[in-house]
Amino acid sequence: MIKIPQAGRDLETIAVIGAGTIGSAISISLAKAGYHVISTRRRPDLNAGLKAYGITVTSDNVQAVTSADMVILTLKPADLVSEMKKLSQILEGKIVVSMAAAVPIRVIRHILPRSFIVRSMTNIAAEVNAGYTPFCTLEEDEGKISFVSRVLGVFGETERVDEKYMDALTALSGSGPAYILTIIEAMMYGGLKVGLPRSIALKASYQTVMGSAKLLAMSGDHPSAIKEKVITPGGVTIDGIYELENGKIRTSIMKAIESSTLKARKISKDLFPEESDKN
Ligand SMILES: NC(=O)C1=CN([C@@H]2O[C@H](COP(=O)(O)OP(=O)(O)OC[C@H]3O[C@@H](n4cnc5c(N)ncnc54)[C@H](O)[C@@H]3O)[C@@H](O)[C@H]2O)C=CC1
Ligand SMILES: O=C(O)[C@@H]1CCC=N1
Repeated sequence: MIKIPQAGRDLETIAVIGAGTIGSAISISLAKAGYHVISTRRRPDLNAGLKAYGITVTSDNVQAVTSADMVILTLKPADLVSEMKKLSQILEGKIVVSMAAAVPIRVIRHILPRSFIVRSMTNIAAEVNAGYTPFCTLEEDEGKISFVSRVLGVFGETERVDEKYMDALTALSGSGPAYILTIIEAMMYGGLKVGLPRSIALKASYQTVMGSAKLLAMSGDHPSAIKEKVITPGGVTIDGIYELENGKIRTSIMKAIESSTLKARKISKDLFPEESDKN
């Protein structure tokens, strides 16, 4: 019987197994939201910073899982299977959320047949509650799904999707901050090139990206419709747009997301050839 905590979140314990980059980001976010967080990694001394948020940091996965209401796995795809095998008995009856790229639910379910399995993909903005965290599960249980949504909702927007979209979402929103930050960096360099002080160039760049995204989200308009409003006929913006089109920026970004999606599929195929044979 899987336990669904009914009490306040301060009584709920979340174990984050593999607190490297993303595991640390979500551990901090959960701790700030009032959850009791136990995070593990091979070398806890390398992540002592988490303790400042009241997070227990240990290398003992068994201890972390035993007391957890939900277990979030933020291990690399290749490490996930061996660790799940080791922990399979104590994961029985637990809600297990895998954040690993490219690992299908069927693989996890095969190893953990008596756990409630969720596959999810957050992004680094989860640390400041501004991520996008799609998840999928093959199980139907309103209570557990609502608990999962509540916890993943701490990371920002969340929604349930079909598993067939997960590799594409890994490439788009999981990897996405790396693409957007490359663009922000390029904007900042543009500012430096035309003589802006570094701090002003950086702030002007990220604030412009945040503002554009907020306007898009709040207006519900298509990006092109807002873009058209910025381009004053015969004005300044159109010359910049001309250069972007010349540099094939849209093709580059589309190709980046396509390549990243194909890489997720390749990782999956290399690690789990028997699964890809079934598709
Ligand atoms: N970096 C990101 O922005 C995102 C990463 N992910 C996924 O999260 C996973 C981890 O990615 P990163 O955080 O970037 O990698 P990472 O290498 O920074 O983190 C992995 C951590 O797992 C720890 N680890 C390895 N074996 C362990 C074990 N047996 N027990 C406890 N800890 C163990 C390592 O010490 C390391 O700290 C990957 O599957 C990736 O696809 C998902 C969303 C976003
Ligand atoms: O680069 C990666 O494989 C992971 C998945 C999404 C973000 N980082």
